[in-house]
Amino acid sequence: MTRAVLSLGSNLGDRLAHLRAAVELLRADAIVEVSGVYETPPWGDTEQPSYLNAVVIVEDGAATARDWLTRARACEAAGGRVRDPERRFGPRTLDVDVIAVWADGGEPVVDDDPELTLPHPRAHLRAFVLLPWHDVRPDAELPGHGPVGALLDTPGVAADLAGVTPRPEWSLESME
Ligand SMILES: Nc1ncnc2c1ncn2[C@@H]1O[C@H](COP(=O)(O)OP(=O)(O)OP(=O)(O)O)[C@@H](O)[C@H]1O
Ligand SMILES: Nc1nc2c(c(=O)[nH]1)N=C(CO)CN2
Repeated sequence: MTRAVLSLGSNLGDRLAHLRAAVELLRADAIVEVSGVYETPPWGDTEQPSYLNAVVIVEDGAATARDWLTRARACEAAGGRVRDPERRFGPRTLDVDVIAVWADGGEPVVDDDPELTLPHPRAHLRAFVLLPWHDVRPDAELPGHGPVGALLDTPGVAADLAGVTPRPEWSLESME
């Protein structure tokens, strides 16, 4: 059984619809957990609209780490993502990042391949990833960085938390 933590973000168009569409696509891959939705100030490039962010935890007995990246990209493509090579951390209809993957047996996958770096190299700095993840898994650990709860207390992340607004009225859970 491989397990992955995926981060979802949107700050263009119908942000909630983009996140919901990604969750529906990922449901085919056996979603284990879906976090709440958080409205977050833009990180890294502040001249853009605020984001909606969430985290999903997915499991699939056969999926490799590369398969999770392929599925993340399929969600982005379905969400109409257009990449702007001129603007790093710029606005987007849908961003799906692979935060961490655990292989069959439970050991974390570690890789410095630029196509798929694991764990995600900036996850430990991002309140918009750590807070939704902590929401569903208070005991979560980011491989190489320790407990997510402790990362939320690091100075840069803690400062960013002040700008984050939980949006409990916007659920990503299935209505079935
Ligand atoms: N863990 C990862 N998850 C998603 N993409 C990754 C990962 N590691 C490397 N990449 C690569 O990063 C490249 C840029 O991805 P993307 O455009 O989503 O970046 P970004 O969202 O602007 O920045 P960030 O990765 O910091 O969120 C992609 O080509 C992808 O292959
Ligand atoms: N709040 C927030 N800021 C971001 C996000 C995101 O999902 N949420 N994604 C980015 C892409 O790299 C850049 N900045």
